[in-house]
Amino acid sequence: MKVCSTENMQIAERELIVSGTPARTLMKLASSGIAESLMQFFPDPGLCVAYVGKGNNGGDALTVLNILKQHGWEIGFRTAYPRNEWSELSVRQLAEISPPPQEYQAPPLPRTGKPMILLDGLLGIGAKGMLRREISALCAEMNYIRNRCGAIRTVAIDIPTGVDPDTGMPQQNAVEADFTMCIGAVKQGLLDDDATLFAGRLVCIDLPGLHVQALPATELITSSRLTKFLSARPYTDYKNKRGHIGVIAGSEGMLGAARLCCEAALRAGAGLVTLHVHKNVYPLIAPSMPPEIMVRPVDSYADISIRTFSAFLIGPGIGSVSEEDAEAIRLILETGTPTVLDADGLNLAAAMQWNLGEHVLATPHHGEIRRLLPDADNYAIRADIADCFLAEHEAALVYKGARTIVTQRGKPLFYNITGDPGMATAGQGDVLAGICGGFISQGESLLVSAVLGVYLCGRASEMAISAGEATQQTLTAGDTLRHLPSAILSTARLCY
Ligand SMILES: NC(=O)C1=CN([C@@H]2O[C@H](COP(=O)(O)OP(=O)(O)OC[C@H]3O[C@@H](n4cnc5c(N)ncnc54)[C@H](O)[C@@H]3O)[C@@H](O)[C@H]2O)[C@@H](O)CC1
Repeated sequence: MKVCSTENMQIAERELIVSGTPARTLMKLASSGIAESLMQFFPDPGLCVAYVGKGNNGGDALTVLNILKQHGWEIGFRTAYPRNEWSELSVRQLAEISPPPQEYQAPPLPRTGKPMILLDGLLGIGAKGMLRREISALCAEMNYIRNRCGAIRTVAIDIPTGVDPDTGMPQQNAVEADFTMCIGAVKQGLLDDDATLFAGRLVCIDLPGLHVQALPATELITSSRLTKFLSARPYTDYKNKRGHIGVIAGSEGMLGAARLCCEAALRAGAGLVTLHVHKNVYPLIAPSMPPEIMVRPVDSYADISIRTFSAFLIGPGIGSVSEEDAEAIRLILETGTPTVLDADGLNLAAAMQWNLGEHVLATPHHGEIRRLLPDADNYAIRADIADCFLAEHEAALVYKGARTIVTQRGKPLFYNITGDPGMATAGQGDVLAGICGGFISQGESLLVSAVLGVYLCGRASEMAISAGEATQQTLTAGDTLRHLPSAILSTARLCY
């Protein structure tokens, strides 16, 4: 899916309508995608209350209600406007729902034991200027309800009301959505840092036949991009063709990081995984490792036989290392073997002021990238910090955060759409580094491995939550790893 300006989206929609696709058909297409994706994230039917504005954004919301009703959902709506002020399409969509949905004259109350969705159909890309009082009041109401009941989630259609689709600037009372179902293209403002809190998880709803002029150098990581990298393996496959990853991870007090990243590399499909640990921690770590992983005790990382491996993963939980170990890591980075450098490996690179070469995939979060780039404090915008990294280092970058950015010199900024705030917990970075390393060891490029890694980690986490096997509070990195098979399947099958 493309990223575009509001103006270009409106032009593309007009062209589609002029070329013979009625606006009503577009609304039906968009709404069936929205309803389908909503049921992907909320498989158990519950109560859905649409907040309906005057325009076609409200028409979308009503059409979604009609579909959800047919799948066992209880539906209702709330509006600030009499029907004679609604768009013609919206009036028609309401008339098609039989029996008509309940119209709430007061804020809706949650139903005991059921999930509840607030569907934001107040304003779409037809929004102009400051929110009018009646719309602003309904936005505030949605936020109030969502933030006071644990079972309620807000889903915005196209854009969260009150967020500027071009600049991403949120107005006072802008809707805080957990999901934004983006129709036809993602409006560029939603990728702005200011918009992330309000837009939440982006969901891409394609409109067939839409030709929109895209923003250059900005791409989204979606399942349709990734499915080809998850295709069936040749029947004659054998483990030595699937690569051998050498892992340097874990130290006293941080043994779990080694386990998580090694297991993740294995689960991403690496043929062989060898973990190298110092002899003092070997007896502690070896018995707890999955049996498929080889654990080699070393006196120093200089003992590692570099040529054995098709890829390296260096850093999770290694703590601060001796001069000899640092020199051994520097030598590995200089061999040209593709290497994921994560966590303490990045801190080491920052302390030693190493320049990271083109065969390195660096996976910093905000604190780590600031240590790597002393100038990062001069930039307030994550995209600019990513550009600053590329100016300093040839390495590929995974800049972790609520909207993880993946990039490399000469390539666009790829924004990940998957993930859940529950991922803000220990060990998630180890799992991500392991998955990236697992794909790299099999011969995928750094960039492809990185986009696969970030998308799959996000998807696995949200699947653990939508399956009811974790919540935002309870999700652990282990849950994410356990849901990796479902995430791979859903991505291969082009889920949202
Ligand atoms: N046009 C099409 O063919 C399609 C449109 N779709 C949906 O339609 C939306 C755009 O629809 P519209 O162009 O009707 O626009 P909106 O649904 O955004 O609403 C525009 C209406 O809101 C009012 N309004 C504008 N700014 C306001 C403000 N600051 N405070 C309060 N009220 C304000 C306007 O007076 C106008 O009546 C898209 O975002 C998308 O959800 C989709 O159904 C796909 C197809």
